[in-house]
Amino acid sequence: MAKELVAFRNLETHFKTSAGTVKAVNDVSFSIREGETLCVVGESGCGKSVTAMSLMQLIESPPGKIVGGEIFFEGKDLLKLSKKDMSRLRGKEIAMIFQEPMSSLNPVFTIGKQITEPLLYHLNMTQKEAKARAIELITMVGIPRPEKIFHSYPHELSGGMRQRIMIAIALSCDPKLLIADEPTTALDVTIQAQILDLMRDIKTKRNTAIMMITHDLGVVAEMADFVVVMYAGKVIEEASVLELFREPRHPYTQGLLKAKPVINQRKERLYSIPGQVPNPVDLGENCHFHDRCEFCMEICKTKAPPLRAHIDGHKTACWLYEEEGKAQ
Ligand SMILES: Nc1ncnc2c1ncn2[C@@H]1O[C@H](COP(=O)(O)OP(=O)(O)OP(=O)(O)O)[C@@H](O)[C@H]1O
Repeated sequence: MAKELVAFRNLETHFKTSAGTVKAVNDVSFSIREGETLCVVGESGCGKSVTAMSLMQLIESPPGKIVGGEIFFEGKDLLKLSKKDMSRLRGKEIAMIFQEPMSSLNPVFTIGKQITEPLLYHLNMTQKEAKARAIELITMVGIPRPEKIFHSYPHELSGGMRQRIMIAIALSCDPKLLIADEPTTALDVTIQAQILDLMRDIKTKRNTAIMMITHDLGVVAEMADFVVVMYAGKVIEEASVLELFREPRHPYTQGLLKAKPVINQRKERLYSIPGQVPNPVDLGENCHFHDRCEFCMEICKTKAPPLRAHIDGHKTACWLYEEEGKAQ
């Protein structure tokens, strides 16, 4: 089995708001291995992006703060690094691409300037070396006429091309981990498929680990080796992709899978999980899914279930699989 690259251990990231404390990430632990694609999946607001931003240490503070836990990268606790060491790591060892490439690209600089910047900063290349490498990177992400693109501005490119450029920038220093936060959500379906193909290709050729944030189970099925399901700031299930689709155990995961359309199966109405994600302010110490769960028991209303492996490598946080729950 590949070596562990990233480990979140009991991470807690909170936001202080006028309405109260939002425990956006509430005691989250999971690992990412070298060369693995791990998908973090869950409905909007469940804490996927805040987990990734905590790893990058880009949480806006105030109102946000990492109040507990550790985040290890190659055995080093990132939360103990100085600002300077962290900024050396960011963009070099760990890179990130976002949903909307236009908001990450600077409209006033050429594509060339933006691709060469990390090469000059992190790898101390000369301008000439950086340009040659940038042309290579633009070609690698499948854009024709790289010389012309090098001198273009972001607004001159299509959405799909801009996302390819973001991937080129993210890969410029050959990072060990690429974080992709909903990288295809803003793109149309054909372009989405091309970007996913490109990411799969990168993973195979460079052995880059990918932490992919998505709410789309189609993307999970296509991309993931391993899946972490989050709900209201907690990990409620984690398993290999095959295991998760074969035997989803948490009622929330089962609901997510039921909500996915399947080719060749006509349904009158697509299933949606009844109810809503709870108000994130001042959540209690119970199972946050209890009031949407058809199997809810008394214990679920008062006590949070532990996240535990009942089958090898497949963890679930649900009282249905615990002795205390079975007794009810
Ligand atoms: N700056 C902030 N101030 C207050 N609350 C915040 C802030 N940023 C995030 N949150 C809260 O943290 C929780 C988790 O948000 P997060 O963006 O991680 O969710 P997500 O699962 O990535 O959802 P999405 O798919 O919509 O991006 C949400 O309840 C959100 O409102």
